[in-house]
Amino acid sequence: MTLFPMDDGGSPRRIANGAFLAPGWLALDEQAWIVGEFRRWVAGPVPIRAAKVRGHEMSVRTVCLGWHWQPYEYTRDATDVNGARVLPFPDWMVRLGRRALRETGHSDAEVEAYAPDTALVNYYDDVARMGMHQDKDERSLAPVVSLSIGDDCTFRFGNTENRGKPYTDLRLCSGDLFVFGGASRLAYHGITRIHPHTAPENCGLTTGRINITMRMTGLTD
Ligand SMILES: O=C(O)CCC(=O)C(=O)O
Ligand SMILES: [Fe+2]
Repeated sequence: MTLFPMDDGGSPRRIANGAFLAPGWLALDEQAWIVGEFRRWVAGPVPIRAAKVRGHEMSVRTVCLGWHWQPYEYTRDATDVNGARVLPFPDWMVRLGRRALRETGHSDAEVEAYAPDTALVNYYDDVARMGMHQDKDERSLAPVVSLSIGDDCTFRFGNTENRGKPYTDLRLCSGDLFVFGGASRLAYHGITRIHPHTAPENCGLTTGRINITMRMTGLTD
């Protein structure tokens, strides 16, 4: 048993009911290893792309694992890109997701029941943003586990009613873990800006930001 699992990055902070931030949760070598995997994911069979929302390309580019997300549904095949099936959801990510829940104070039952089956992997360049939205295309209300690598961003974490106030602006840095479930699972959230040139050396990325959100779709084939 690890008595002090957060030794490297400090204790997780409770941001709202069901929402937790664990700074520096991923070690630098873990971050760099994940960036290496990211380079493989973007190589296909489904290339990274900017999803189109009502005819407009998002500024963020996304590649998916397990299930492919397109506004506003999950499919196995990337029918809005090239029709290919997305890469499988890796086992190591299931384990990482469970570790994330365990280390943010979730119960053994919640940890054991957590079986993420999709990841949206976003790449933000210096000027990319993400507007306030809810993650609500999943049928399961299991927590979303979010990992950040590369440049810092300002993450706006809001309320479950609307895109406006009250919200909390947080700086997410390379290696940070953010988990939102329970009463916060359907909170609006977004990325208001990227802070260029803030990525730590040796995190694997020299420019931009990667964010991985793993989720449980609640879908079966
Ligand atoms: O980049 C982030 O930290 C958030 C990404 C996000 O909200 C999403 O992919 O739905
Ligand atoms: Fe989201």
